[in-house]
Amino acid sequence: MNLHGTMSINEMGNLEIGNIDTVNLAKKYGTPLYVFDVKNIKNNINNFKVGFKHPKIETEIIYASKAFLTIGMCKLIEEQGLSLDVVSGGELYTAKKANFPPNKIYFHGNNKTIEELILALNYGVNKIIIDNEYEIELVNYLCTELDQNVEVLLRVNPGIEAHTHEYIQTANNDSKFGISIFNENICDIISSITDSYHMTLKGFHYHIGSQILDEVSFIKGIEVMMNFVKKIKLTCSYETKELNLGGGFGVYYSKEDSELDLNSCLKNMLSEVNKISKENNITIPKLLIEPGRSIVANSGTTLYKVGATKDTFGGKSFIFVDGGMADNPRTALYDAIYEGAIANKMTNENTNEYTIAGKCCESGDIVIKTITLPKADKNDILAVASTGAYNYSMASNYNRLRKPAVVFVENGKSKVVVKRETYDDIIRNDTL
Ligand SMILES: Cc1ncc(COP(=O)(O)O)c(C=O)c1O
Ligand SMILES: N[C@@H](CCCC[NH3+])C(=O)O
Repeated sequence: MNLHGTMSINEMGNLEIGNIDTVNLAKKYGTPLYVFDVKNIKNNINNFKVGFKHPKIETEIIYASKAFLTIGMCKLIEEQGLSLDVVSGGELYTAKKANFPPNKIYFHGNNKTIEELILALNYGVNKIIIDNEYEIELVNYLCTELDQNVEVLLRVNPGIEAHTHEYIQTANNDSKFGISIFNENICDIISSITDSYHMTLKGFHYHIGSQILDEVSFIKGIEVMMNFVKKIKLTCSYETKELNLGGGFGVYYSKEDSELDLNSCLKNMLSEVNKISKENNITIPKLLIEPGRSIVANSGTTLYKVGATKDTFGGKSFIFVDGGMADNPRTALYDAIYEGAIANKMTNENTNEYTIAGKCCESGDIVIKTITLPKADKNDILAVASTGAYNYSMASNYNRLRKPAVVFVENGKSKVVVKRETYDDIIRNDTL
């Protein structure tokens, strides 16, 4: 297993994160347990701050909270000076409870409800990414009713197929997100925003997909979008002030992933915008990005306790853990590949090939399809790496399993940022 962030192996042969023995974390907080390496999150954020900087263009980094959000995470994001992208009333409410500054929140979503928009406007959110024509009407109506003004980015779809799993592509021509840049009525759509007294169209947003590991897709996105910016300047007389390039920066999950050189990717994206702007005599004063996964994925590790092991008649050796697809649905959903290790046997030789399965009543409840580990025994602590993004945020209560606790660790200290669900939490909304 690749050791990410502050991971290290101590003299007992146990895995440490943030200078804390993970075996002790499992004992103290129980399992399954999501452990977040705060120093690693801060480092990842800093890499974006360093890389996404340009002498001639203003830049802004917005954390895509769908990857992982809790009140504690909002506070960390605020403390680190990033803005926040929310996509639902629930994410927005979390931000509100954390007192996240509303003027640094960007509200996304392809079908925001009236209730969610009112929640946002009442909280003072004034940056909305509009997805479709109905939403233009709706936001205009609500802003008029509430006598509020908002800045707007129009989400457009550049029609690009990024090299990633088809479920997490977002910009092919049949994507549900945004308005196609090839839409014949694009000038009218733009005018319907610019004509509004309450909405100020700042520019456009696009996002080509998630877990993208080749820089080429990002550069291609910029070329297509800059061409669009130029076209609408000429045909619609609209000058783009802000361009939001989305997120999607891929991370290492396993040796199968060719790593994206983030710094070079960010620098090249900025210089591409600058170069095309110069060539075409256009100015884009501000660029924004909204990374999610690349800030948290490798900062999260899930700790499980090993229960039974089983050798099947067909020849497979299973390790059963006390969680599974309810806390990590990504293997079942996307064939995701994870690395793992036995946290209390880090220096033992990897001798046995296993499949890690969970405790859900479902054959597809697999966390890791194939992994070589030291011989596993009951009560071992299994660590699965890179579970920081889209694990806690996509966790379910399938089979009425309780969602695990989330713990932040840093410099030898740990704190619970989400308590483990209780059985009473599981039935809290049931009625007789
Ligand atoms: C609009 C938008 N922005 C940002 C993100 C964050 O993507 P990622 O977590 O891959 O950086 C997503 C998710 O794919 C998204 O849909
Ligand atoms: N949930 C996906 C990413 C979706 C990104 C959001 N648009 C994943 O786990 O990889």
